Amino acid sequence: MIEVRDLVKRYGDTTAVDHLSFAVEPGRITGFLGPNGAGKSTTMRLILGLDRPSSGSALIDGLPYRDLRDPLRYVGALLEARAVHGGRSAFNHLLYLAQTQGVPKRRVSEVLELVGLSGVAKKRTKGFSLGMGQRLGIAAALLGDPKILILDEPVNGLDPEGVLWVRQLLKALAGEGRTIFVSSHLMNEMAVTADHLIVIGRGKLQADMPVGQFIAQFSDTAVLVRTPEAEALRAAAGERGWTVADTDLDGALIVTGSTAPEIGELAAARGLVLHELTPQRASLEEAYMELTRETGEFAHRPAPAWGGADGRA
Ligand SMILES: Nc1ncnc2c1ncn2[C@@H]1O[C@H](COP(=O)(O)OP(=O)(O)OP(=O)(O)O)[C@@H](O)[C@H]1O
Repeated sequence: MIEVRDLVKRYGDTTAVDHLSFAVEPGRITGFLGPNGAGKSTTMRLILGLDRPSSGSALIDGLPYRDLRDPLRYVGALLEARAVHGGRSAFNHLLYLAQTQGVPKRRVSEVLELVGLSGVAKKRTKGFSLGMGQRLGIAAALLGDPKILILDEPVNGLDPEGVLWVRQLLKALAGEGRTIFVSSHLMNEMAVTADHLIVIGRGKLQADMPVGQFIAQFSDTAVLVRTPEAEALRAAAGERGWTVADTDLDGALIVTGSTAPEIGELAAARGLVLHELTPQRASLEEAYMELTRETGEFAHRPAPAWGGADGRA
């Protein structure tokens, strides 16, 4: 388990991490979301002991990273800035890492197989695509067979097949009881990958909850209603303080501020006929945009600046 307690990191006048507290539990995928500059990479670096906190602590199973007995076999990490010696082959790169970590040589072939790079194991990494580089980085993180994985934007630059592959790999690793902590700009990807979400904005905790609860809590519930008595329904909803909007969907209405059962009960009480009553599932992306609209360092930028469905920030 990873425990972050009242963590603060200042760089001069900038507070990159601002009294952050959360826990990352084993056996599930915890997504780490936040707009550009929110402090995700800094938090991950602090957990990994690559930077010193200004105050507070980041503990792994109760210990700071530097006090772990066998840290590289305990925690595997993929950070955004990867240093791969371009002249080396994928195999030799991993072999070098394995040797410095006391990991047996056979594990190199195993992780290459696991990430689908066996066929190019002898090729120099200089010629690798971004996606292949990401796979190699994930292979390196898995070398020590760690029980905790910390991955900063692992699907950045991957094609849809690669994104799906990472998702399946992370689910399998979490299913084995490992602790998976993964940052991403891909909100919709997190919706189908993560079990739990930690959302930060300007270094502060915004949300720490299961994905489903996040969507329910941070998005307006909207219900699509079809009725031949639109005006009567509009008036009744108005009395309750609900908002009714027209759509271009063949006379259907969208009611917000209420739920489908409440609207159904109101219609029954007033004797109004309904032809359709359909809750609209808000996407994680909408919920996330709603929550972080005010807190992003670049909140004034249009939404695509945070990365769209194609994964490019
Ligand atoms: N070494 C550093 N020196 C000075 N400021 C820094 C340093 N590292 C990070 N920052 C600042 O701290 C803040 C948080 O940055 P961080 O990279 O942790 O955010 P992030 O959420 O990972 O963003 P992104 O999604 O863009 O990678 C930013 O304002 C950044 O400019």
